[in-house]
Amino acid sequence: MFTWTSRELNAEQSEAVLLPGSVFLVACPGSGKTRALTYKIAYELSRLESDRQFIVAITYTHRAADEIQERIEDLGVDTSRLWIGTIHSFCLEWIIKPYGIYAPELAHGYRVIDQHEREKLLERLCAPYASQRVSHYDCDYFFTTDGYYLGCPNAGKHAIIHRVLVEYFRILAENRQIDFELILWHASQLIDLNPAISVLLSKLFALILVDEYQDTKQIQYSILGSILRAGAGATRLFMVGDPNQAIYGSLGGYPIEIGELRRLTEVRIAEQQLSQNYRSSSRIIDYFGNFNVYNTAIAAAGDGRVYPSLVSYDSGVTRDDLVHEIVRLIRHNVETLGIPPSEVCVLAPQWLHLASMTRQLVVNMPDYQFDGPGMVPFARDIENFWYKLSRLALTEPSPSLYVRRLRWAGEVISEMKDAGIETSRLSRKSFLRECNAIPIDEDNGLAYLRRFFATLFERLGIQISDFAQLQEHHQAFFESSESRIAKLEAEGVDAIGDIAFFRKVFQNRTGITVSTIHGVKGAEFDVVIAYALLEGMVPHFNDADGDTSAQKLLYVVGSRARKNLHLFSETGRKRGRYNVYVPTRMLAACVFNYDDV
Ligand SMILES: Nc1ncnc2c1ncn2[C@@H]1O[C@H](COP(=O)(O)OP(=O)(O)OP(=O)(O)O)[C@@H](O)[C@H]1O
Repeated sequence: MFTWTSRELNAEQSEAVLLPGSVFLVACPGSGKTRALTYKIAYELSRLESDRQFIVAITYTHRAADEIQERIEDLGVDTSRLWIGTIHSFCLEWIIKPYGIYAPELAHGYRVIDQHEREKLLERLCAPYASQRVSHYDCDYFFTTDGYYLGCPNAGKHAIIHRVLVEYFRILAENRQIDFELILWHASQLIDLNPAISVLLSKLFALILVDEYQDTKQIQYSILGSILRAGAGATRLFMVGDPNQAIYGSLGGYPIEIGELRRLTEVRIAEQQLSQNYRSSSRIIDYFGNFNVYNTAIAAAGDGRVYPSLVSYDSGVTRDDLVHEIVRLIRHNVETLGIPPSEVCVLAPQWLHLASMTRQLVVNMPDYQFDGPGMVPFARDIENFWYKLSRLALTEPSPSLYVRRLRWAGEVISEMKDAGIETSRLSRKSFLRECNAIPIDEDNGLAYLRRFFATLFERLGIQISDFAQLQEHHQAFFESSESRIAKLEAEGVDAIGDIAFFRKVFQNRTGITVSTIHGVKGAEFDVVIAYALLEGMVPHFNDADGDTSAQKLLYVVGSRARKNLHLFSETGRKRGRYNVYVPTRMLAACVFNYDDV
């Protein structure tokens, strides 16, 4: 049986892991919820009695799934009975692929389109409404079990947006395509109309774990609820998250309350807390505690709790001077305080500001490297076959990546099989060997990938054009990547098409991270510098409950920092023709003894 010491898990974490029934775990930032989740999976895998049952873990991102799976493997636990991935992958793998034949819209095949293709189509459909100022940005929507809802708070635009979406859904159906929201909708419909699916799944799943529950949507809770209800206690739930960090409200995410969860699942659920923060100094914790909406318990427990943190806030700097201030702070932290550049993170609420800031930082600090995790130059639709293969094309063989690449090779082979290719003579290892043996001298990222794919298939003796699905994915992958690069170039990001940029996507961070606030979910840095903390951006003008939403964003920003935190509400950013943005109200109202740096 899998065990651990008190050095690995504290008493709160151990208790939550050992509880035999279902658990709802509310965890403060930096309290090791990922660690608790990882150990829970390892513990339950080691106790699994039937070899026909699975442990299912739902994570917010694919990267989180990879990391957790690897940590469990490092703990020496067999993961063959573990399924781990995002809710969308879960719905595809366990509901849509096996039961899609029962949905007329899916029965004849379908292709999942990525965010970028969705945006492109909506952009086209919105074009006739430019004079009414409706753009694809207004067209965010999400499904609940009742149908779709619009994200746009401006009711005056709703009639047009509905018209655009009707056309959007029609075009998708005609082309047998589904987007990410439709994955959830179809899965939910299939489960609703065919109760046997939930019964079957509940027999297969001993335990369902959910990470970051605070950003889960009603339709997702409902899908999981159906399976748990069908299991009548035989399938257990382990749900972890932090309601204070719920920052996807405009897309329908919300932190469910324990009472609602119990009603929905009809199972007994124990409520537990993690309150020891191992990440930040006491001063940082005191600071972000000002934005604690749910009054959750939080105590400094890490070795760095006594660190003499700097917490600064500048609402006087002008927009033009901002970059110099940020450069000064980066240099102070790195060159005076000795913090490694890879431990510095620069945050802003929107990509729009980050592209130009990154450019300016690169010019002002040629001696530093910058990593923009959001600047992915190729289509990252995880359901696209060629994306899956690009992960092998863009990573080098190395001992540290071996397990991960072997898993990726397995996924690619299984997709090839699904597409109708004879794969019996291919093993994961032989496939990796084929990939590793391809020499290509090419600087342009997309040209590199095209040649890599063509060479590999030639070596395998497979004609891509013989397989309609692969062909369609191939076209979608390259079209989408080309327009993504064109868009980033138009925003002024240089060299985005170079192979080096492509490879960076899969490398560990080495330079200073530049990211949106939403993009650093779950991450931690010694130093966090955030700007554009302005009403209308933080909170976003689309956010329904503005002040609460701002508090949660500020809570996320503050709680990423271990040591130092620097905040800016710069002046002089134009809002419309006559106005300027003003500081985020909740930040301006916060009384704190800030440091002069
Ligand atoms: N029992 C423990 N003892 C010492 N350090 C721990 C313990 N549990 C977790 N940590 C450390 O605390 C840090 C935060 O952990 P983790 O990233 O899992 O937190 P989290 O709860 O997911 O945070 P957030 O919700 O803010 O993203 C990590 O560096 C982790 O190694």
